[in-house]
Amino acid sequence: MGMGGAAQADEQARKTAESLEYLTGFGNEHQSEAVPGALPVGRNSPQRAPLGLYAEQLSGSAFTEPRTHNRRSWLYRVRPSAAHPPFTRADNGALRSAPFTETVPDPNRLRWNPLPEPAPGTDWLAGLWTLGGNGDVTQRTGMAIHLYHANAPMERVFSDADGELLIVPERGGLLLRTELGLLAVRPGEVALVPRGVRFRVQLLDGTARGYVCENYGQPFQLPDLGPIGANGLANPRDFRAPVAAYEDVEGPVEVVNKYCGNLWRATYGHSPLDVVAWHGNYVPYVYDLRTFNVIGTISYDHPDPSIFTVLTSPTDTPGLAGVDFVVFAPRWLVGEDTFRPPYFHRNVMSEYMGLIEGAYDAKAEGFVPGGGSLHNMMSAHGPDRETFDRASAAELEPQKIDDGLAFMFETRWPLAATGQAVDADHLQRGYDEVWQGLERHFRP
Ligand SMILES: O=C(O)Cc1cc(O)ccc1O
Ligand SMILES: [Fe+2]
Repeated sequence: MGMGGAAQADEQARKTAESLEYLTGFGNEHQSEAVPGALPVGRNSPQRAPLGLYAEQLSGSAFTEPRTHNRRSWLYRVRPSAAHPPFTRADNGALRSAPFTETVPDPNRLRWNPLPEPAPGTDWLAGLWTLGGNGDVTQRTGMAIHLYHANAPMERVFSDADGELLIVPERGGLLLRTELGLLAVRPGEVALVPRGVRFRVQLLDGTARGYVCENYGQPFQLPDLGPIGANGLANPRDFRAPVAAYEDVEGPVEVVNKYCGNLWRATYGHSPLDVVAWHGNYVPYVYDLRTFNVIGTISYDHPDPSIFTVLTSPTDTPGLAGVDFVVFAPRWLVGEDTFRPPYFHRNVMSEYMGLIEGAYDAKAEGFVPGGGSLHNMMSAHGPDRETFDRASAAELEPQKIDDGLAFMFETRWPLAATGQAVDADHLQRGYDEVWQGLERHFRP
């Protein structure tokens, strides 16, 4: 596709994104049909599915998992997914997968600037660049951190058998055309695409940049609220799922499948985004981080950032997340006699942080939108010197933090960076210096 064609595709994607309808609610049993009568009534698998469609179940959990964790959707499609030619290996590009063995986990604090400009014609999939991760794709444990920088619409279709994708745009909106329908996701919003769901990404603003957490483990769920009560943090009704929409395309379509760490490709004779109706609870979502109900202290001390958890991927050990997705959203700080920014700390969990816009209250400079920091297991970090000095002397009036949107992928296992991440020109050299000059104030 020439540049004119790409611009036209963006324009068409923008128009489509403006008028999307959604279903609401996280974890609900949703149902939707793009053509009236396409959804069977009273059974999942009638002898002949309506309108000549094929019925197919997509299982995101084992058949036998407890009902609270059981996720599946029934898809009614023009052709069954089974109707495809053999996959052959494709170039992995800058995508890497667990186990991450190119480097050893590093106790040093690391920080990156944003990804450089991609070559012209880089679609979202080609624009993915892996920073690091942990776990093992074949064990379905752990996670990978990717960044993307793209400037062309995807014509091919992608699915990730290795994990669920949490997409965090930082610059430029995306239109996700998924098997279950269309989602628009803009900076400040996040999208969640379940493992194995096929989709392609069009660009709403010509170029796009952002972050992806590829979660190999249990699907993200809303955290329990404990004493917070029945409401708060990310409210289930703010998650939006698509309505059914299908492509009726006969002709060659390239389909790329990420499978146990490698990309595989096949040329289908039709678009596999051909689901005319569906029902179930295994669905993609979009969520606006600005709707997060932020809870914090109204007395003293800086609470732990677990109160900012949007979504959590639990492991077999209660309380130990494979990955938590945490957002630092606009909020009031009112703590009395309190050092208000994030405290100095060492954490058994490993923390990757990114910035969607503005600034972050623990770092006066150097942590920039599109960049990221990695504070691995037990590595000492916290406010930089400038932030420490300012916050120690600040007048403690109620203060609104509304100039930034930062997030964290926090995981129970140490993260190993990829070779390309530690060799990158955009790795900041000398990050340690932000904690230099924290002077001795001890006066016994
Ligand atoms: O390191 C960070 O900035 C993330 C973080 C924020 C916070 O408010 C408390 C602890 C923590 O790890
Ligand atoms: Fe931290």
